[in-house]
Amino acid sequence: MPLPMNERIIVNLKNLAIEQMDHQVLGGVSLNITRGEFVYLIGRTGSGKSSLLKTLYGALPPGAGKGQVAGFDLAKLNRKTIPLLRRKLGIVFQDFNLLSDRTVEDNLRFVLEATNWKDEQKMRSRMSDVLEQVGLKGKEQKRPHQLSGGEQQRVVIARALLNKPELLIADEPTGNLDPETSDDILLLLRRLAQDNDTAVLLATHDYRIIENFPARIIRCINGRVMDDEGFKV
Ligand SMILES: Nc1ncnc2c1ncn2[C@@H]1O[C@H](COP(=O)(O)OP(=O)(O)OP(=O)(O)O)[C@@H](O)[C@H]1O
Repeated sequence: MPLPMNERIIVNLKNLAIEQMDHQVLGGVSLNITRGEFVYLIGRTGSGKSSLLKTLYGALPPGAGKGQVAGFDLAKLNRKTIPLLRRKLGIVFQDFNLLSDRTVEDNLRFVLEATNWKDEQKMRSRMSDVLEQVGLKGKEQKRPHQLSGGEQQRVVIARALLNKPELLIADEPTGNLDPETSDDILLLLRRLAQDNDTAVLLATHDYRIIENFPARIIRCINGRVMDDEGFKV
């Protein structure tokens, strides 16, 4: 049964300030993102994209205003609740951040063990599911250096999917990839958003992928966040 609309809202910011070391990077940010929605976050270097994303995953405390992500109040996050919030999120960066001395399977296992999975059977089945979703079945025993850049990014996406995130946050996920591989990754993320009802918030400088895969766009500009039509969100 579909969730009622208010339960589908995964990011809910009201007049929130985004700060770095007491310096305001973005002010008055009001933003709603719902489950299954695909949203681009754009803006020039230094405009505040990464700071906004970091605030959403609890790596940067917010300033004044209100903000909720996956039901967690950002102003009240603490050492105990941050890991609980992170379990509802998948995070994908430009540099793949894989453990280079471990196989694909062990990179995934590392996250499952860190998030308290215990049952070997269930772990195996979940790893197999996510590798299937990203098209990497058969690569379980490869190490990162034996994979292409696109394949490594797929492992990172598979890793981000392990705990069935409600929101996938991707900071320049195609930054190190050639155009064709970037398109493949975008296609994959678009499909995952649809199939898993996961919201995707993707920060990028890559206007080519936005043209190829149009979706809602929000923009950091002059200390504000604006929507597609140029209105403050
Ligand atoms: N760790 C930090 N400490 C203090 N100030 C920071 C820190 N990280 C970023 N800033 C400042 O916050 C502002 C926004 O930076 P941010 O990294 O969010 O921008 P961005 O839009 O993600 O840029 P890019 O596209 O280059 O990644 C910049 O003025 C930057 O200098």
